[in-house]
Amino acid sequence: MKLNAKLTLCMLLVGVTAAMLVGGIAYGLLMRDFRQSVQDQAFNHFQFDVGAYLTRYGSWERGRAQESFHQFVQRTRGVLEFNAMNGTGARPGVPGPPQNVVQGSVGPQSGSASPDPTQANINDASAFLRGGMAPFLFMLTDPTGVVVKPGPGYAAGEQIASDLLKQGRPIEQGGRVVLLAIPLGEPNLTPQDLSYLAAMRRALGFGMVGAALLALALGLLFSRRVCNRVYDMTAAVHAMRANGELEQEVPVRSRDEIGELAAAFNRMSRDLACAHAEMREAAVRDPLTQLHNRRYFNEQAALAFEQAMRYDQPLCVMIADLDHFKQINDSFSHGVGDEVLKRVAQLLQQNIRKSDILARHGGEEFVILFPQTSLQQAYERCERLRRQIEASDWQQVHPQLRVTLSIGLNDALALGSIERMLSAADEALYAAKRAGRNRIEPVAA
Ligand SMILES: Nc1nc2c(ncn2[C@@H]2O[C@H](COP(=O)(O)OP(=O)(O)OP(=O)(O)O)[C@@H](O)[C@H]2O)c(=O)[nH]1
Repeated sequence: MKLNAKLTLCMLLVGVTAAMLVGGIAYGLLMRDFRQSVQDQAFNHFQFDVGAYLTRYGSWERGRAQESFHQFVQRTRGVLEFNAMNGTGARPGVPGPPQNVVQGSVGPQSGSASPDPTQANINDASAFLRGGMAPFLFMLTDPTGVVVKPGPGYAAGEQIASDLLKQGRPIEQGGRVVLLAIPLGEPNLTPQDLSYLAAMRRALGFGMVGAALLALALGLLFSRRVCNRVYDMTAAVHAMRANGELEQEVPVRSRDEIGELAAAFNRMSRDLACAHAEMREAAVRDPLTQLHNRRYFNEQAALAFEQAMRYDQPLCVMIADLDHFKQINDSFSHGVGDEVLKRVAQLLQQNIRKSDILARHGGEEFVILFPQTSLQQAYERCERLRRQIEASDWQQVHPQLRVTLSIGLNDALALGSIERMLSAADEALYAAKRAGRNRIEPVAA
């Protein structure tokens, strides 16, 4: 799999996971708070109705002997609904006590001694209208946990478990706790509640899809940015290998690790190109005289020969050999011999044109290629070189030192190759040696 696909996928996975996690937690918290809110409001109404019942009848037992709590609530419901419908109206989604289970308020028939809580709670009553559904079911116990008003699974007079008792919410009368309301089961949600929760779920779903799309877009953007920088370096490496262009420069677009890598790559590329150039130079240089060596000369001479043939231009090759060099070594030391080689190289280098190609051919032999030069012109140049070397102040090196050289010259392009021209020049050189040395022997075409 490609790097950009991996990075995009990674970002997408992280984005989707984060969105699901955050969305899930948000939905869980929302549901928890919503249920708690339903239960709290249901308890408020229930507490009010129980309070009214107790106020009406004095105690739960006396009340049950007269009228059940259920009937009490149902009897008072008509008044509450009437008042609510002519009052503030129903509030969708706001929990309230049920019509037909346990919550309610005291009606007008509740006796002259008691206050009329219905009148005092018209606004509360409006909240009771939840489509005939109980918002929440409560069981009642006395403060010690003995069931007074039973609920599913619990009979009157039964002692409830201590962990359930801990959930009990106190109902007070006259400043003391008279009963505990124990919440049972899940809240009943109205269609408005359910549609509200469905809308929340939809909103969270859209949020998650949006987050996933954003993560995908960011993933694509991010992976493109990262990969483009990696591609730059890959392309540079390919160019180094394919074209041998070791000096490559990739843009350093940032200061992060990839930017550092790009900068390090550029440094490495420069160092490599430099080292390679030095190596190449060392491979074609003679370490003693610093002249080019025979390998370099052969390459360049072959090219010059091709060019001369193609454009029908003159070309001369010269080969020179120091006279009695063995004697110089033997008489004055190899150090003196080396010094002579270096000075001759310098003299030759300083007295030819830039376009001429000079090299140490080996031992005490030097070669020069004279492009676009006639035999006559080359002869004159060689003669000047011969004289300059002979006339040089060799006493500086050793008091008895005398240095001369013999030269063979050839311009015969017709020989067909630079190698043949060189061997012809070599033959001319030996002719010059045989003829007494310190002279030039030209071989005419
Ligand atoms: N000092 C020194 N001597 C070298 C070097 N390369 C070759 N020589 C010596 O050059 C000498 C060449 O001697 P020969 O080939 O006999 O030629 P010659 O003595 O110059 O005699 P002719 O060419 O006939 O004039 C040998 O003694 C080599 O050891 C070098 O790099 N340094």
